[in-house]
Amino acid sequence: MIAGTGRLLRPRLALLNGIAAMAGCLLAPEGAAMSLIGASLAGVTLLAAGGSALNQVMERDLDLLMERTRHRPLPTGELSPRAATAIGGICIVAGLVVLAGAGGIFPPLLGAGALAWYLGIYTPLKRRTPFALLAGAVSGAVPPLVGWAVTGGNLVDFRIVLVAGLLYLWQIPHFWLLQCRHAEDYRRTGLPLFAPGVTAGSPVFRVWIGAFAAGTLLLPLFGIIGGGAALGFCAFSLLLVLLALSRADVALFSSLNLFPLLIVLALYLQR
Ligand code: HEM
Ligand SMILES: CC(C)=CCC/C(C)=C/CC/C(C)=C/COP(=O)(O)OP(=O)(O)O
Repeated sequence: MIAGTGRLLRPRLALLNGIAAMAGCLLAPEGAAMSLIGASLAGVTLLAAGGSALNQVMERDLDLLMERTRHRPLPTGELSPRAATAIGGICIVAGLVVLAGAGGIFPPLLGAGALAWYLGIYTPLKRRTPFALLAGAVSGAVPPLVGWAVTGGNLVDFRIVLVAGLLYLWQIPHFWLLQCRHAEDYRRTGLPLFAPGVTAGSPVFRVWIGAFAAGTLLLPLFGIIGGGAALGFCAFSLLLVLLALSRADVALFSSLNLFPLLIVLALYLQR
């Protein structure tokens, strides 16, 4: 039951969404109390975990078809759809309460909207159109907005728009690399895939990584990330481009996954 619940909630994916929310908190110009940072981390992690659980309830038929997902607790029968829905619901309610306690009504509204988009738009669209990915990335770009909203920040501030925009850009190659790794799996499901033939060596992939790497340089350029961290970001951008050019897909996927963590570290160290 415990192991099944772990696979249902996808803690690594949920936690990285929580870390992305921390970035939004740490971006606040007047700084943020550790209690707000912790609440953003916990609240969004709980929401993302709950979203993963409900997504797996909705996709249990597809998960049964893929080697990557057939060991999840619903295809294996470890958890019933009712139990998984209850676990997901509890996580979501807990996440909303944590965010409301820290930042009032707006952060949980943002988080609930992102979840509604993920479960109500992205998940059903996955079966119908290859462009679902472009829709899904909207929900994945919201976590920093939630952290920013917890500090009372105005969402039209260019700093948070840049960070959320970079997270949007980041998700496409993040998924393309997974799509390459699990190509046979996805073919078996018959899901319409966004640019299915794209590999790390494809021109469009390299252009996308180049655009993302160039976009990350705007963080030091606009003084959002300064000092030694700025140099670190420039090195990270160069690393992504070099890994893409050398077709080091596994290293590129792991490096890409560091992006939200690097932003949080850079912002935390310059507090
Ligand atoms: C359109 C948006 C996204 C799509 C389609 C997507 C897709 C995926 C898929 C299919 C996996 C493999 C999961 C598994 O096999 O259990 C995955 C893993 C992961 N994703 Fe994403 N993801 C998206 C957005 C995000 C966001 C916004 C974050 C965090 C900020 C994130 C962080 C991760 C992490 C940390 C993993 C786990 C990698 C591992 O366990 O090795 N993803 N993603
Ligand atoms: C503020 C907040 C909570 C925002 C929502 C963050 C969130 C849940 C992002 C989801 C990212 C995503 C599309 C994951 C893959 O789902 P998938 O169904 O493609 O993955 P799968 O094939 O492994 O099931």
